[in-house]
Amino acid sequence: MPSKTNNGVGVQVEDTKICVVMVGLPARGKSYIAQLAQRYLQWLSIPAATFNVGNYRRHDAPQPTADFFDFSNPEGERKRRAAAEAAVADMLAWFRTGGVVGILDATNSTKERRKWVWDTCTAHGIEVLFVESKCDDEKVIMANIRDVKLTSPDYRGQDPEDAAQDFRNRIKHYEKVYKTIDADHDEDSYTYLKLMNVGKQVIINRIQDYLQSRIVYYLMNLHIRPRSVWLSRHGESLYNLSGRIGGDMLLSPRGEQYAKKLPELVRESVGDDRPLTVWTSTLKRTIATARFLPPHYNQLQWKALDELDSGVCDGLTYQEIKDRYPEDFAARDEDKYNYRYRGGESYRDVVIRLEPIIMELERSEDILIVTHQAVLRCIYAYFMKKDQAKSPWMNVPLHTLIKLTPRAYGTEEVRYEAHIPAVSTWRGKGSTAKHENPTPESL
Ligand SMILES: O=P(O)(O)OC[C@H]1O[C@@](CO)(OP(=O)(O)O)[C@@H](O)[C@@H]1O
Repeated sequence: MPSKTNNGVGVQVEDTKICVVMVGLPARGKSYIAQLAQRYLQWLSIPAATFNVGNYRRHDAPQPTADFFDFSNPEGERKRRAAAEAAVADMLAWFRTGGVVGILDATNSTKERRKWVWDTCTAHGIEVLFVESKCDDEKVIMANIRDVKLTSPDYRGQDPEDAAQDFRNRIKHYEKVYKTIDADHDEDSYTYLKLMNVGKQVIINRIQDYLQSRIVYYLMNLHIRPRSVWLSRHGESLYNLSGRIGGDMLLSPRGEQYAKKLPELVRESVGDDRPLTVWTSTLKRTIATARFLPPHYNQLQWKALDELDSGVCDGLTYQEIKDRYPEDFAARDEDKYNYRYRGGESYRDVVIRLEPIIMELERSEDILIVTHQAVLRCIYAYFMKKDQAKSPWMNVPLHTLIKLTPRAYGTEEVRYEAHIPAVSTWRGKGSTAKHENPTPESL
């Protein structure tokens, strides 16, 4: 049985089980949306998994041509039905092991199929949330076809032009039977979210509970316009130099050099003509680091971006913490993600307070965030799908600008080093060294 935990969204989620059922024609970004929803939920420590019916179908029909998807082809129809049944059976088994949000990634394009999924799930006490992605933007559809054609195992080893043509034919078969979720008649009782051209228009029907509304709110904030997120720690601080944690110190002379160099690094990475919004924490070291950036960049300070609050340990070195609070020091090393400083925070707490930041980031265009080691680890873990237990041990060097660009199948990363020396603030398990070289696994 899953333990009683408050899973980040502030609710006891172990009694809730939701099947998010994707709906829509091929090449409408369903898998992309499914992948983002799963990433968001897992970041909040909510057990989530995606069941892609295409993967099940490939066991039986690895590289079918478009006529396999002709709904008047009985053999194709039978195999596709069997694949859906196998995916749903695995999903139900996964729910029994403590799963909370299962995402059924398939076209689910007919009313019959949706009714079958709804009946099956509700018979097992699982709530159903349909998420339909509609898209009439030819550019987006073409980009999706290109992505699918290039990356799908269905077309591996085939001529790209032939693959694209076959995929278009496959879409035509689906178009013949596809029915949008019908709000006026028999599907009115369903819980659903319809996304038109991801982010342009949404329709919501009968959202029932808090977790459903969190998922819907997240999906409503997504957009697919090209953009990047830049992350930087503040320049080296006086506390970084002396190996002290927390505090609200100003920059060291080398930290000042980084602040002066940052506009050049940003220009090199962003270019001159892209409008950029800069977010800092409310602490002096991030504000000082961002102060030489061009005045036409809008700057905003967020309390939510302040460094992890180390409570009674604020201002101490790791050696002092070990001397004064040996049990706490050991407990933190044992489970760094969950350990909460006396009178302060844990990494898990930081993730919870960062949720509005993530939501705002998803809605936004280009953003540069100047923040702190722990906060940056949490934001980075969201974009790069890092395991939460490992993320607090990641090395995030000072004086380095990180550019993250969301793509259809993951996030691309580029790092720009300022080549201004700084101490390392990374610390390995058990160590109390003031400055330590990161191990290769932490990089
Ligand atoms: O979780 P650990 O690894 O202790 O890292 C967080 C620490 O990083 C530090 C530097 O050691 O952050 P910061 O970037 O704000 O200087 C501390 O202030 C903070 O407590």
